[in-house]
Amino acid sequence: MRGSASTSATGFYGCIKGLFCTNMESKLQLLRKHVRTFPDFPKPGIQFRDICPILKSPPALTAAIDLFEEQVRTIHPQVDLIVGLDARGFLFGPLLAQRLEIGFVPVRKRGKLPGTTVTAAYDLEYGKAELEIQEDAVSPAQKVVLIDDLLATGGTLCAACELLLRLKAQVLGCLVLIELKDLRGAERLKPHTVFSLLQY
Ligand SMILES: O=P(O)(O)OC[C@H]1O[C@H](OP(=O)(O)OP(=O)(O)O)[C@H](O)[C@@H]1O
Ligand SMILES: Nc1ncnc2[nH]cnc12
Repeated sequence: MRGSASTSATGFYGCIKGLFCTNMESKLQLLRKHVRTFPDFPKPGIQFRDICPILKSPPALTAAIDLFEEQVRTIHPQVDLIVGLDARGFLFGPLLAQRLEIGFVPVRKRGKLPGTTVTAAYDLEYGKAELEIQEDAVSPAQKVVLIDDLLATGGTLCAACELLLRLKAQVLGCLVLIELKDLRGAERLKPHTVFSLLQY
């Protein structure tokens, strides 16, 4: 209704929603522009999605943290901890935790963490490994959201969720920048929910 002084409630909220979506879309587009694909790395047949250009671009990195922040706020109003996965989950996790003003806990590859740890083994898209968390890093019933750069087969995030469940944490969901849909990692992670910013 061009020129009208009155705006209906639906029109007003529709407009706000439109602005929000446009903003979200532009952030997603910016992120997508900063992901490079390398065929046959580190093995023949793997299309490697490289997130390094996001780290090199302050606007793209800010867009990623903005979108993760929005996602966490829709998951639960009071998340206690962000849990990041070794190694690329460490690039986004501490920034997100700082933005949310909550703590960050690392899940590391085996043998890197001092003190008493809990360990879980898993298979990768290209290999095998073990993950560990410090036993006292998370208290029972604490509400946690996990973060990693990428979901492929889901083996890594499954192992991390298993560690958190062994510490009796409440896993509210998993965030990833990139989800490789064909590998069906999200199905493997059920009943845990995966929230991905970009899908390939
Ligand atoms: O869903 P999945 O099949 O488990 O694969 C995803 C995982 O693989 C990559 O990490 P990688 O183990 O290569 O280690 P890095 O982060 O140390 O490079 C990626 O950063 C995820 O953590
Ligand atoms: N295709 C892929 N690209 C980047 N990181 C990965 N981790 C596992 N699969 C990957």
